Amino acid sequence: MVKPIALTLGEPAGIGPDIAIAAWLRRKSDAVPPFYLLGDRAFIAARAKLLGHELPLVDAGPGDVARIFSEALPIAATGHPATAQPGDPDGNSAPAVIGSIRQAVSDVMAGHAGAVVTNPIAKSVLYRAGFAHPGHTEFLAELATANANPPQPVMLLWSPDLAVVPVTIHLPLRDAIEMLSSRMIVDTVRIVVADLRARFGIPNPRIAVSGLNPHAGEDGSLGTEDQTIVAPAIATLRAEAIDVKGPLPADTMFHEAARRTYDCAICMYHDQALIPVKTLAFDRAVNVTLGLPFIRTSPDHGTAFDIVGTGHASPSSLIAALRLAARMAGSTPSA
Ligand SMILES: NC(=O)C1=CN([C@@H]2O[C@H](COP(=O)(O)OP(=O)(O)OC[C@H]3O[C@@H](n4cnc5c(N)ncnc54)[C@H](O)[C@@H]3O)[C@@H](O)[C@H]2O)C=CC1
Ligand SMILES: NCC(=O)COP(=O)(O)O
Repeated sequence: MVKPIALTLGEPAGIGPDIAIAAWLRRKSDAVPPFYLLGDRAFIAARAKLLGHELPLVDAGPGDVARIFSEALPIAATGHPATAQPGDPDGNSAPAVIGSIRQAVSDVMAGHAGAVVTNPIAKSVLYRAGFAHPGHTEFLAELATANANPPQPVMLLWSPDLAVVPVTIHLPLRDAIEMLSSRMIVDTVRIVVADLRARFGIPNPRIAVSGLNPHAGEDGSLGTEDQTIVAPAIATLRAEAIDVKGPLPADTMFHEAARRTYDCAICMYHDQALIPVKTLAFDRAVNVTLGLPFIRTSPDHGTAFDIVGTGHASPSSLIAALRLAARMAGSTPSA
């Protein structure tokens, strides 16, 4: 029997509950794989009502989902009530947000769920409540290990049009440039190549690596990092027979013809990677964490506080995330 997907609550004041409800309502038309939502049933019922739906919500564990999903939205209680109002985040709901993520990871690590899909969190709200991790990506890596050496998580934004990976993730731009190293680039590309082979069925992934500076440094006259950090990493990866090219000027590597020449673009910092993919495929792109011992995907967007409870939140990216997670769960995990 196919294992269900554990879907986290996300920020309760955000659109996570709206799109989870919408995804369940589209379960037949969009072939949404069975999932259960880890959250507070009364809270979800109230959001559904605000959106104009009287939903059948059933308390359920992962083992009940296959039986229930076609008729009701399965809810797994986490024991933490959510109190935030639509569009108005409140730090008191932080335990509900974090407890949902913890329980989803526990379920997938125990083999009860096939994958974790996360709804968006508002990072600054959690930081103010004492959350010490930059985002899901880094938190999930910590939860994935019982010891002090978490795996290196890699953020992949996957879409039919473009796949991108930022080498540095949730860092102020100044710190990202400071921290960038050949070692980080090499480690990131190795994880990307292993997971593209094992989980995406691409036997020989073609990798394009961006430069850091304008024009990839213009032979050192617009910054030296492309020559001293990026190029040596590419040489190391080529010596491992990885199909990799670069450093490429980031402003010209995303046009249509260029995109056809690679399977994944490796970028040096968050916005260099996420701007092109969100521009091309905002409603289709999926955030995937590579390098973990379990599958985690997420919609590409955030909490969208401006449209919570209005019915305007599109569940497309969440549905793409659920479908991709199910597809990946059916493939052979990397060793
Ligand atoms: N995976 C995660 O947990 C992520 C969380 N965030 C968090 O989201 C919060 C807000 O971030 P923003 O930069 O404002 O980005 P956002 O993605 O929440 O919103 C940007 C714009 O896109 C619209 N939008 C977003 N998702 C939509 C959807 N499904 N349907 C229709 N319109 C949609 C919003 O209404 C808004 O106008 C931040 O606190 C950030 O930390 C952002 C990205 C990912
Ligand atoms: N901009 C992408 C993003 O913030 C997602 O981060 P994460 O919470 O999935 O680590």
